[in-house]
Amino acid sequence: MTTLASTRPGPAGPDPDTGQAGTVVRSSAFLRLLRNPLGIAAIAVLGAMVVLAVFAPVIAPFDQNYANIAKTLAAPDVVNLLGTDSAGRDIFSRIAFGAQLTLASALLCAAVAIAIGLPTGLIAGYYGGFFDSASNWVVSILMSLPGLIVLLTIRAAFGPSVWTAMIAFGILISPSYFRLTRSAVQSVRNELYVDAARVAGLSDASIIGRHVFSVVRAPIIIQTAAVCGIAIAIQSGLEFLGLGDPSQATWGVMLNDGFKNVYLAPTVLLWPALAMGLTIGALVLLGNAVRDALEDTDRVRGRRSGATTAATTAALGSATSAAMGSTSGADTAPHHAKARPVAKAAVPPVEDGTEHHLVKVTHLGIGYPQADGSIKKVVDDVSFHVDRGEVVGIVGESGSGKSQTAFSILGLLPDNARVVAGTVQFDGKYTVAPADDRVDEGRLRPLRGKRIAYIPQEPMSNLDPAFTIGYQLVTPMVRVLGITKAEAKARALKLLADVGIPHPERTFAAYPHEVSGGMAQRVLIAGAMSCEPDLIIADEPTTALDVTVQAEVLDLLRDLQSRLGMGMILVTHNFGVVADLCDRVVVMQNGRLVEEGPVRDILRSPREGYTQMLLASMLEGKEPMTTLGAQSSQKRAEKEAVR
Ligand SMILES: Nc1ncnc2c1ncn2[C@@H]1O[C@H](COP(=O)(O)OP(=O)(O)OP(=O)(O)O)[C@@H](O)[C@H]1O
Repeated sequence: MTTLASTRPGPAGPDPDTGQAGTVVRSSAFLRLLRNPLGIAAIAVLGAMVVLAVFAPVIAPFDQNYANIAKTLAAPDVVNLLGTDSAGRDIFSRIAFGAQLTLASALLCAAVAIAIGLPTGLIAGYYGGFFDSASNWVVSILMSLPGLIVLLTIRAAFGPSVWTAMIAFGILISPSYFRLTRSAVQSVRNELYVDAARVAGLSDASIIGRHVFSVVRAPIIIQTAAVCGIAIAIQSGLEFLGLGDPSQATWGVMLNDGFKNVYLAPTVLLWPALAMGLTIGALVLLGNAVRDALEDTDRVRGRRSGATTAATTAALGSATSAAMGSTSGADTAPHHAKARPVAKAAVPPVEDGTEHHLVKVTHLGIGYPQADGSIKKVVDDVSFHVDRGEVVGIVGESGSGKSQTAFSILGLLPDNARVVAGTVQFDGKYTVAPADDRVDEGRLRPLRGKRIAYIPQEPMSNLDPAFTIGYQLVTPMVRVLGITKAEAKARALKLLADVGIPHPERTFAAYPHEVSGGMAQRVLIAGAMSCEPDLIIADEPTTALDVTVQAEVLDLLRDLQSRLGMGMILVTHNFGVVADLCDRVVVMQNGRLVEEGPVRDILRSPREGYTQMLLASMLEGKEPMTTLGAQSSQKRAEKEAVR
């Protein structure tokens, strides 16, 4: 069951800590379920059935197969509370023992279906590619099989075992879990917070386990309630047709006996039908109540609700349709050196004689294959470098290839992107080697979140709405830096204070929707700083923020960068930000490098017409750039003083 924090009234007015106005009331999904009368009724019925099944040997007055031939089809009395069947067996005892077998076999069916459908759906949805195509083929074949005929064939081949039948039915119904999981995963796999988790250094398994699995968890619970009900109905249907094992007391076998004697003793049919009807009805109601409880919760959670709610709503439907259809930082962070020896060994060295920079991009070309077989270049022959303690701005209009260049350093290019030329080196080692046609994820993974950090453009989209801010700061630190949770929490609180958050404890416990955009960006900056990286890549870090907050965030970045002596790549379309923060600037247009040099030189005397145009558009109606030059000198003097 998905549970959130207990009921917690939020601030009534604007929160001085979070900057967020309004009232936030959060209550647990489980409490919501308990407030729903139908939910309580369903839980009560199912609880009674489970108690009956578990304690059958104690509760039942007779053995399930004890027959009193002298008392067949007897009416209820004090000895046989629900009467006897055609063989003189006690109906109440058989209902109780039947509950054991019926419920356990339904759970077996759901377990088999989950064991097959959930992991395959997660992998197919997250990775796509060949596995996705192949598993879709298998699923289509499974769904096209006539379920009842398959079950009859299995019964003929393996005998009337209810277990075999339910394992087979579990396999037949597993496509419903596969499809549900796959579509839910596809809806979140391109979310920015999944990219952010990747950049923070989390492995694919951790990302799937935390950010992706949390989306499918609720629909899977709902689907399982529906599948159990369907399994009971199918199993009882087979037994009702006389295809069950008559030596085992199940509700289906009892239905069969009751039907044969319906005119002589109608109650013999009534009791197992009632037990079955109540159980299936309770499972359906429980599924609906869980969905309602989670939809309320999702409304509080915000953006994530789309994926979860859609998947949640799809859960019952897909289960039913499946059944119907067929059945280094050694210099700057010495205390991390121990935690990241692998990072250094994983990247191949560059050739001798190569000039050493923190980042060196050489004649880089990035392209995307087109339908006609050609490759469209979006980055073409771009070369620049970044040294420690230096801020390099990449500036250009929208679509000029700034982000693609930054992503090729981070290893965040889409799957279909191709490196068509050039290399990238990080701290003297290739991350894109001369022969590579893709950015090698394996070489970047040990560096991201340890030596290379990323500050994204849209702070809110880069935080997972399902987890608290504290959790999202602590988890990568525990995983990537190998420190304990307590150490990570202490460090997270200090980082939150360092980035200017007034009440770190409150923000640590808050969910992303409870903080303002400016606060969220500070949280992401804190996360990026947590590993004291050698290189920070900030992709338009202030674009999504309002003007006053932009200035604060830029101040913060400038302060942290000069204090920690990191290299920084700042992607921006704003020359004002470049003038304010950068030492050198790379100007890009249509994927090509137009001009590169010290900020002061480029601002004072831009050589290229495109740079002049960009500057002119920025300075329209404003003070001339002499102020910028002075500002830049002052910044440089401050930096020198710090060093
Ligand atoms: N997945 C993709 N497939 C094909 N082309 C792409 C893909 N991603 C980006 N591009 C193209 O690459 C070019 C450069 O995009 P990029 O995102 O680097 O621009 P940008 O300068 O960062 O712009 P913005 O400031 O708007 O983010 C654009 O023409 C874009 O259409």
